[in-house]
Amino acid sequence: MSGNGSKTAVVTGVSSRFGAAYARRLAERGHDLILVGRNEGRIKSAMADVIEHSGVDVQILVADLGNAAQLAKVEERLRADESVDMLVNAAGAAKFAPSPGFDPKATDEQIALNVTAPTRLSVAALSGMARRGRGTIINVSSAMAFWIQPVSSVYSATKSYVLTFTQALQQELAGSGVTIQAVIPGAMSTGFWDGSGVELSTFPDENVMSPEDAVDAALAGLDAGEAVTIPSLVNISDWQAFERARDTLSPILSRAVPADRYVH
Ligand SMILES: NC(=O)C1=CN([C@@H]2O[C@H](COP(=O)(O)OP(=O)(O)OC[C@H]3O[C@@H](n4cnc5c(N)ncnc54)[C@H](OP(=O)(O)O)[C@@H]3O)[C@@H](O)[C@H]2O)C=CC1
Ligand SMILES: CC(=O)[C@H](N)C(=O)O
Repeated sequence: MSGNGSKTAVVTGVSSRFGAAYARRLAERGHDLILVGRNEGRIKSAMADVIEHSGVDVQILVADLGNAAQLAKVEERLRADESVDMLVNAAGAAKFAPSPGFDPKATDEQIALNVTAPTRLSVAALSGMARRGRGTIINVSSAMAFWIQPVSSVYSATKSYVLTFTQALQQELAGSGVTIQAVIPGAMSTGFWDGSGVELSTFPDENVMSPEDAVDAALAGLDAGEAVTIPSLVNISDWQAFERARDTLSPILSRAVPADRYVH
């Protein structure tokens, strides 16, 4: 915890191939690791190669990010540990269902994990990073922030939140030395789909990326200085057109009088 030149990445969701691929790549880049998850055994199993052979320092912080007290424990570590120079908010989950079938507890859990946790962890990490004038936060959104489906209301909304929150932080921290990236993966072959209410097999193979490829693309985007990286998107001009459309719309959404079509 000395901050004496060491660099440490805190990564959530590492018991999945996606979060594990992030942690593995960051270890290869020389980061010590703090791996966050609910189950130490699952983390050790997913990260055995890194723990045993990478040579970097690996610590495991057991926490259910949907539990307020346990989330606070991770926040406290992020605030206290001066060596933390990267946070990857990869943990996330979906329950796909039409809204009348929502289980209130499962809905709350999804919002807590996908929205509250990355928000609180980002803010906790940012205070020290901004003071030190360096650091990186990676927040994982989803193609389903855009590909809104009848069964995806809560999940799509949580992932829209992640993107909007991240883009607002990018504005706030511009020029601070802190890098903040949003990553927007499409469908990936992970355990995400098990019990989600949608089968991965419903997607054609050509629409499903390996989590390792998605992470490598996301890190290439980070290295290239992208604020938003969409591993599957062939033409970056399509994203730029979307952003331009929003920039056009934003300044015309607030006026003293209603638009003519609403005035009779
Ligand atoms: N897979 C896909 O097709 C896509 C996924 N995404 C997003 O990518 C990210 C990674 O998803 P993916 O790895 O595929 O999903 P998985 O379901 O495979 O893994 C989810 C990870 O989150 C962890 N997790 C779940 N609940 C909690 C909790 N309450 N507290 C702490 N950790 C928890 C799990 O750990 P454990 O259960 O061991 O505690 C696991 O490591 C998510 O944010 C997801 O929304 C975006 C686009 C597509
Ligand atoms: C189809 C997808 O992109 C995936 N469900 C996700 O966004 O989480």
